[in-house]
Amino acid sequence: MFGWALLLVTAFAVMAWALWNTYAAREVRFRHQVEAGLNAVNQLQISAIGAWRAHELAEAQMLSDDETLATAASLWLKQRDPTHEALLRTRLRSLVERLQYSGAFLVDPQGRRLLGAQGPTDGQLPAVEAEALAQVFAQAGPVIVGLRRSSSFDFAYFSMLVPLFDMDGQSLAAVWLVMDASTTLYPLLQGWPTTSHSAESLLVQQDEQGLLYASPLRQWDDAPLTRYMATGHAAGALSDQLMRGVRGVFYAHDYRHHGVVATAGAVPDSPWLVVSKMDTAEAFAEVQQRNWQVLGLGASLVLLLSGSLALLWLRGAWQRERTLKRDLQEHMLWLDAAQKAAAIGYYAYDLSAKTYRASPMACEIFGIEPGLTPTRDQWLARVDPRDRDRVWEKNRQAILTRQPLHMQHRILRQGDGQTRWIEVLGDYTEDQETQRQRIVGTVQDITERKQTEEALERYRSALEAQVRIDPLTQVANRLALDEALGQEWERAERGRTSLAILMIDIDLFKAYNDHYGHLAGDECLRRVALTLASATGRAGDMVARYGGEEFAVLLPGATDEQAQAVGERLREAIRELRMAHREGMVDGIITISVGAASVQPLALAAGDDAHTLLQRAAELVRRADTALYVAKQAGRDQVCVWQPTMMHASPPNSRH
Ligand SMILES: Nc1nc2c(ncn2[C@@H]2O[C@H](COP(=O)(O)OP(=O)(O)OP(=O)(O)O)[C@@H](O)[C@H]2O)c(=O)[nH]1
Repeated sequence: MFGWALLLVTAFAVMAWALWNTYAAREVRFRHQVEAGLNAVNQLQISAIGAWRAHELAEAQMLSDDETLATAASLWLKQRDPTHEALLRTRLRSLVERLQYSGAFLVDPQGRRLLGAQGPTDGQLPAVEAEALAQVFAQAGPVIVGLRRSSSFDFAYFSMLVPLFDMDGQSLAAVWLVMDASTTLYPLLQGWPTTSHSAESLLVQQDEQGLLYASPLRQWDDAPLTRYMATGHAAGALSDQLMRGVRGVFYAHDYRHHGVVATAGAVPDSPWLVVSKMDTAEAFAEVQQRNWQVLGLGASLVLLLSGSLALLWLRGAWQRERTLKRDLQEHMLWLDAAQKAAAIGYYAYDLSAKTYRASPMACEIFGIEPGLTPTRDQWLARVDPRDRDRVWEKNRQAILTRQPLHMQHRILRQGDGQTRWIEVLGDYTEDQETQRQRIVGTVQDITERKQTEEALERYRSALEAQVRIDPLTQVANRLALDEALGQEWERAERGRTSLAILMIDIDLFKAYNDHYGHLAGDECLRRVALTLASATGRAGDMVARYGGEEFAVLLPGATDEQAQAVGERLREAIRELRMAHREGMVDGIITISVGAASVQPLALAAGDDAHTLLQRAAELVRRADTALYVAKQAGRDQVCVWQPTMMHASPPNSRH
């Protein structure tokens, strides 16, 4: 995408550069056209004014050379007669009427006004004209004075002084001709070959006081007038530039503070400048318009460029988004598949809304419709009533302590009503921005795992039991007896009760085996064991096969007397079986001999600290075994209770 963007930017840059160059060249050309046009108008007006001046001066010179006029003036000045006065007045009137002067007067060389078209007059020439009078006689030719305004006339004017000489060439008098500028000079400035609204020409005259506008100004109401230009106002002001001697084409601000393009040129043999000007806004309106067009085009180019770049970026972003979406969909599929395979769903519990959001797998585990947001109560309603209080308490604790949640419980699956085991894990989270508090975690159906665990537990218990049961007789074996003896000994110590044990041996069993065979011997052992177990009966009593044809019966809480009584009962029970034993000593039936011993474990322990518990328990068995030995010695089929006197009567192969 970066390559495309670079290509686009380069293409647009080249286009913009070409466009700008074309536009700049056209602008320069147009500027030259405007300036050349303005210059041409200025030159035309200057030459028109120059021609007009020359014409006026030539007319005046002819008047100066008019001998008839000079003679009449000479005679009237000497005689002051009416004839010559009438002649002179007619001539002055004809000057006013024919040559359209506003006034014509005869003045003497000292500047006194002597005669007008209406008759004799008096008064002095205005100061400026009086000053110019000396020059007029000195150069013996007419002079144009001013363009100005004075109290003498109510219009802007300029005047011509025309010298008259007598026959001897002596200064005789002068004719003062006054011309209204608005009817003579100004029309020459007003002819413009364009329809421009802002184009105008000014006659400007420089004197000691500064620059004087000497032409009507469009924007000012009191035109025609003469007015000194304000100078020094602003850099680039038109008057400042003229004062500094700028001529030709230049750009400035005029008296209205408008930007203007101007050209200034001097009228030959005069103090006058002609300034032609035009508002730049109007002159370059077309260029300005083109400026806007170029700007608009530039802006369009920029917009197009940014639009293209944005499109490129959007395309990239769209592609990235599409890839992300595809990846996300794939990951969701994988996640769903993983959830299904592991039977794990996830959930989020919103603490403030008290609602659950669950993944499809979590919904499936609970048997609820996907997409629903069950409330806490609806969620709890799915929990097996047996576990509901525990689940509620665990949840409450997790929220209170913000500790991770971990529990296993049963649910009643909606739909099929099955009881399922689930494992719930959860962590407390709080969104930093929204302050939203949630418990987010997983829920897994562990029913099968639980069933397997339970089966294993049963199997383990069975095995455990198996290890402690004698396989032939199905009563407890020696291991189970030893464990029970240890436990009961402790209990007796704690409860300060007594404990008794019976050691039982089948009489002359070897002979039985020899006579009836080993298998019959096994059957005999089974029947004896079953009978002993049935006859003991009291909870806590334990019948165990001690080894070979010997059995032991543990009697918790029994004293010597009680042990003897139980022993007797057992002996009777075996006799009542009436199992034939041809080689038996008594009645030809199976009988047993019983040795009994009981003890108060505390009493036994006192003064015997050196012995361990097991050693002390073994002592009890040993005593019972001794009593059994005594019973055998005494003729068998009897019960003997251990007495201290038996201390030295130990059986030949003591097993303890
Ligand atoms: N059939 C069978 N016989 C066993 C089993 N265990 C031990 N015996 C036998 O039991 C007999 C025990 O004999 P002895 O200990 O000599 O004593 P007795 O013959 O019973 O004579 P007294 O004990 O003195 O009355 C032996 O012959 C053993 O082989 C068993 O599991 N099955």
